[in-house]
Amino acid sequence: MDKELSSIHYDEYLQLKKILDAQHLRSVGFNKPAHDEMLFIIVHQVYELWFKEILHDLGSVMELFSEGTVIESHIGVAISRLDRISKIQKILVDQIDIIETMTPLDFLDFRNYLLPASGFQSFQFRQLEVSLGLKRERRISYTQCSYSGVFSDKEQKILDELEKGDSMFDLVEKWLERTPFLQFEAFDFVEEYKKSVGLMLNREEQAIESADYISTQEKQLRINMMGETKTYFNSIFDEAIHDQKMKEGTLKLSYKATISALLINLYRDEPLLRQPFMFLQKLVDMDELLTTWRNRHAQMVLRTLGQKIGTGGSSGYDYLKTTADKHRVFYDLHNISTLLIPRSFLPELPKELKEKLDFNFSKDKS
Ligand code: HEM
Ligand SMILES: N[C@@H](CC(=O)c1ccccc1NC=O)C(=O)O
Repeated sequence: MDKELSSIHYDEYLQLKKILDAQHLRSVGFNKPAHDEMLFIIVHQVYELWFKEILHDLGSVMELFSEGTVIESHIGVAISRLDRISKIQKILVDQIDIIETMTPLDFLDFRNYLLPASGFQSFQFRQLEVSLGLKRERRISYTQCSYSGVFSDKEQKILDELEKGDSMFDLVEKWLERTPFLQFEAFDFVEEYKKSVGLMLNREEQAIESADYISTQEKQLRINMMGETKTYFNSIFDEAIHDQKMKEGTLKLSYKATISALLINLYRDEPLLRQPFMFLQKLVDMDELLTTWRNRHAQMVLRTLGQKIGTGGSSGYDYLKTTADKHRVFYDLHNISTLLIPRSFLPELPKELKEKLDFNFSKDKS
C-alpha cells in the first residue's frame, strides 16, 4: 500500500538548517575576519551543488547507453538531459564573473588560512572528468603523485571503479560503432565519400591555379598546403593509418565510430539522422563549455594570483591553462568538421536507403 501523504515545511524539505549553517569562515576562526571569504565559500558550495546535478543527469544518460542497444526514444531523453547540463555549465562559466568581484588583495586577506586545500580536492569535479572519459595517462601531472592521492581510500576506490567502467566516451563510441547504413547493399559510404572528396580537392586546386591576384609562388605554396589536408583525409580512407594515429595518441575515437559520426554529420538533414546528430552536437557543446570554464578559471587565477604557485601544489596558471587544451575528451567529434564537404558534393544516397532514413509520413499511401 502507498505511504499516507504527510505535510512538510519549506525549511525542512530543503534542509536549510544544514545548508545555511555551512559557511564557517576560517578568517573569523583566526580572529581576522575577511569580508570576502563568505563569497568565496558560497560560490564554491553553489558549484558543488551544480556538479551534483550534472553528475545526476550525466549518470542517467550513461545508464540509457549502457545496454547493448539504445532504445530510439531514449536518444531524445539523452539530448534533453545533455542540453540541461550545458545550460548549467553556462551558469558555471558566468559565476566566474562573481568570484572576480573579489580583488587579489582581498583574497590574500584569507588565502593563507586555506592551505593546502584547493580545487584538486573537488571529488565531484574529478568524478565528472572520469565519467566523461578523461584517462589517467592523459592527465597533465603536477606532482609525482596520482591525481587521486588527495582523496580518502573510499573515494579513491570509487574513482578507480569509474575509470575501469565504460565512460560516456566509451558508450558513445560503442553506440556509433553500431550505426547501420555504412554499407547498404551496393552503396559503400566510405568509397562514395572518397570519390566526392577527390572531386572537391581537385576543384579547389583548380580554383587556386586559375585565381587572379595570387603570385605563382604563392599558388604553389597553397597547393602544397592542400597536400597536408589530403594527408588528413587519408586517415579516414585507410583504417590502418587511423589505427596508427590511435596508437600514437593523436586520435582516440575508433575508425568505425569516426566513420559513423561522419555519416551522421554529413546526412544530418535525413529525418532519422537528425536526433543522432543533435546528440553528437550536445556532447560537443558539453566538451566546449568545460573547456571554456577551464580557460575562464585559468584567466581568473592569473588575475588573482599572477604566477604564484597554487595551494594545491601546482604551478597555478600555467598548469590550468594546459588542462584546457589537453583534458578535452570529445576532441575527435569536434574534428569531424575537418572532414565535412559541401552539400553539393555529397554522394547521393540510393532511393531505398533514403526512404529508410525518412519518417515517411507524407508519402502517398495510395
Ligand atoms: C579566487 C578564486 C580561485 C582561485 C585563486 C583558484 C585557484 C586555483 C589554482 C591555483 C588551482 C590549481 C591547484 C593548485 O595548485 O592550487 C585551482 C584548481 C582548481 N580549481 Fe580553483 N581557484 C579559484 C576558484 C575556484 C572555483 C570557484 C572553483 C569551483 C569549483 C574552482 C575549482 C577548481 C578545480 C576543479 C581545480 C582543479 C582543476 C584541474 O586540476 O584541472 N576554483 N584553482
Ligand atoms: N588553489 C587556490 C586556493 C583555492 O582556490 C581554493 C582553496 C580552498 C578551497 C577551494 C579553492 N578553490 C579552488 O581552487 C590558491 O592557490 O589560492
